[in-house]
Amino acid sequence: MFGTVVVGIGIAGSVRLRDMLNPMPSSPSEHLKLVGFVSRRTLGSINEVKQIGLQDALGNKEIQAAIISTDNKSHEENVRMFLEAGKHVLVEYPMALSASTARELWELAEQKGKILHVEHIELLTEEYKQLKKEVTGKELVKGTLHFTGGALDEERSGFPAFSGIARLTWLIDLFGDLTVTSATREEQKEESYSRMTAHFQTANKKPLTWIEERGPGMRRDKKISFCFKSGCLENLPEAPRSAVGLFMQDQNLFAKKLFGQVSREELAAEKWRILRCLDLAEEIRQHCERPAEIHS
Ligand SMILES: NC(=O)C1=CN([C@@H]2O[C@H](COP(=O)(O)OP(=O)(O)OC[C@H]3O[C@@H](n4cnc5c(N)ncnc54)[C@H](O)[C@@H]3O)[C@@H](O)[C@H]2O)C=CC1
Ligand SMILES: C=CC1=C(C)/C(=C/c2[nH]c(/C=C3N=C(/C=C4\NC(=O)C(C)=C4C=C)C(C)=C\3CCC(=O)O)c(CCC(=O)O)c2C)NC1=O
Repeated sequence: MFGTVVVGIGIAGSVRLRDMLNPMPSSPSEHLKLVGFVSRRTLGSINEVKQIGLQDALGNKEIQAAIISTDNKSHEENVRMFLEAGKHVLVEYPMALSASTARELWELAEQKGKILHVEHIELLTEEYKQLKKEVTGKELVKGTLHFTGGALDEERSGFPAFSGIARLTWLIDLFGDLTVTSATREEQKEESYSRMTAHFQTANKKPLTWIEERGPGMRRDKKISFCFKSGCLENLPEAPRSAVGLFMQDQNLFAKKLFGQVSREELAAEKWRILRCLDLAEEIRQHCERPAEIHS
């Protein structure tokens, strides 16, 4: 059994609590035991699960693993504290708000001999699994991924290339390694509107564009236009929802890692993907923060 604590009880943290209380039968998640949760608010207990103080959680020998579901801004601090206390960690994406921090945390986990698992549920959706099947084996000519969503508080969520890391993860997982060719960002602070555009090249020098656009009332949506030698894909494939929730699938993966049931190769490939995406996010930020070039 791995005693587990959930930290941060918002949308994701509440689903984590629910899933921890109802593990999938005969899955490795059955061997995780919810000991309590940590919140900055005083919530008492939720479904008989008790709230515990952060320091108590860190010092509690019964707790071997922490699920960090706080705002992005607090990921770094929480991941570091729990790793240093000798606990395994599951953190929601993005694992950190800078590439250098992500590397440090990864080194810390290795030093401590603990699992550091980053949730990436965007790879677990049925529509994504179908998309991946449709893209595999095709030769890209050019492509665009355009995300829209409600306004985010950048103070709590970080720069859009980081808060939107799920979109970058799709592109890397679909098309392999990318290089950033340019990136810009338009912001209307009073309107809480932001639009970031990043241009990439694939290893075969094919152009890809990622647009991350957010504003009040904007619908959460992704539009794709991927053109291949064989034709264009203009819509995300439709796929029936899986019977197993996305966070539950992710929890099973974490539990598998705790039990050493994920191969070294898979772990290394995941680590590469996560750190590579954060490196690209960092580069995008640098491009966006660079003063506009003056052409004479
Ligand atoms: N909502 C979703 O469907 C998904 C969310 N995520 C990730 O999950 C994380 C949380 O997102 P949401 O639940 O949607 O946001 P949210 O705003 O609903 O929840 C965040 C919660 O964390 C709490 N919190 C912030 N700092 C804290 C700290 N230092 N200690 C304890 N609690 C703290 C806040 O008070 C809030 O209750 C984010 O990293 C997000 O990227 C990832 C995939 C899907
Ligand atoms: C309804 C309001 C609603 C909110 C506030 C919401 C928040 C929300 N959803 C996220 C991701 C995500 N959210 C979902 C899906 C959902 N998440 C849900 O809360 C629900 C109801 C679904 C629908 C099945 C998925 C699949 C991701 C992963 C990234 C992606 O594929 O977009 C994230 C992480 C950052 C990001 O990628 O934007 C946040 C903050 N999602 C919402 O849908």
